[in-house]
Amino acid sequence: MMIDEKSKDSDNEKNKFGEKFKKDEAKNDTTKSGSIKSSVIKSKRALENIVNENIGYIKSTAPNVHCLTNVVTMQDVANMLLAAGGSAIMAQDIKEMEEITQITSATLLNMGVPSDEKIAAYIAAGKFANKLGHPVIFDPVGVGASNYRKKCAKDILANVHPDIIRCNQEEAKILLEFKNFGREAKNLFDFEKLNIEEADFSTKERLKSDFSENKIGLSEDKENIKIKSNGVESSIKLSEEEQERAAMALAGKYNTVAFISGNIDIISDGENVLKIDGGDSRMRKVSGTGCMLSALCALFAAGAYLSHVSAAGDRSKIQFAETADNKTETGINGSKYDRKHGLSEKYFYTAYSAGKVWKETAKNTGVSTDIKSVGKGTIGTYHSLLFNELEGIIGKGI
Ligand SMILES: Nc1ncnc2c1ncn2[C@@H]1O[C@H](COP(=O)(O)OP(=O)(O)OP(=O)(O)O)[C@@H](O)[C@H]1O
Ligand SMILES: Cc1ncsc1CCO
Repeated sequence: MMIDEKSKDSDNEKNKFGEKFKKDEAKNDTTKSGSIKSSVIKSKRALENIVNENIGYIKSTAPNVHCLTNVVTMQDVANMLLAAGGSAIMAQDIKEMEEITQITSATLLNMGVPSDEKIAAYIAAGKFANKLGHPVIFDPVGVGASNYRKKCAKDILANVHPDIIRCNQEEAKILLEFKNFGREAKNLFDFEKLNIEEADFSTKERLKSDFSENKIGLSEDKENIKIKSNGVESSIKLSEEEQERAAMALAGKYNTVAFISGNIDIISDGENVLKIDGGDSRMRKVSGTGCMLSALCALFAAGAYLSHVSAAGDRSKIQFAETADNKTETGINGSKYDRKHGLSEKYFYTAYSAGKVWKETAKNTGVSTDIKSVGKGTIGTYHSLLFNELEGIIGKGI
């Protein structure tokens, strides 16, 4: 069940998400903030329509996702993408990065089992995907587990702009602690523009004071604070409020969409926040549910990207190519990342859609595995049935 869902439509033309969504928004949204350009989505139905619209994009485009990922969960990721109506190609040698990126529509950089050669390939693929305008999804698996992983993540973030960072709570904390990365802290928030209801705990005032007191975790000296990493699973459990702040800060810092998973998933583009609760806690007992979620984020982003390109025609592709150098040059440390095609706004909703579909999949799998007799022995069945449920949800929508 959705517990708190907001969005800001900052520019009527640029930020719209299709006629259907606009109509639903108008029908259901009775709450307007002070600014004419801002609106708050309260309606569960409007968000369901967005998810179903995105599912439709996957069905009509059947995207192929370039997955640079780990050997532990590769097969699950490939099967999950097939069940969801897309497909995967997995590669890891730098020699084929450009060709494979060219024939696919999204690039997933999952850092689960890193090596120097692989990270070099990740950077080559990510840079080329940025250049083509394909969405790039970064999953910094286990980044807190070793200094080597931190270096790998920094190398990737210094060279590649991820459109979505999907991570668990510990991983988010580590990325927030990187020094001299992302935008300058002072550019993180334009508090006056935040579109947040007073009734919500995320008031502008509170964020302002947290920010000035540096509770958000971006002060320069914080990189030395050590948390005892749990490896690929999160060792920390943030409060909902902390998780929300971390998502906003992470998105702001890396000029991206941040998706921080947990018993509640929180997605932010730095200004707006969407949350998804529910699912099933057994997701934690299946290795790779986070890897699969990141791949699903890539699939949904690819569907929206392909629909955008086909709607805009070849001219749009040319525009992507023309702006590509600008994108790559400014990279993640620049604040000039080109958002003018409106795709970054779409990726906020595609990330939400992926998370929502995955939570629904988890919940339905729980129901179909006879919850009353669930003991430790049933986890294998739960794992294998995830794909059935996902296929069903993609088939009929949510
Ligand atoms: N306690 C929970 N209750 C319900 N769902 C959960 C819970 N914890 C995690 N999830 C779900 O499990 C999935 C993976 O999230 P998690 O935070 O465990 O990612 P991760 O650590 O990157 O996973 P992995 O390393 O196993 O691939 C998400 O869909 C998330 O919503
Ligand atoms: C267990 C494990 N180790 C590296 S990647 C991975 C899969 C879950 O992220």
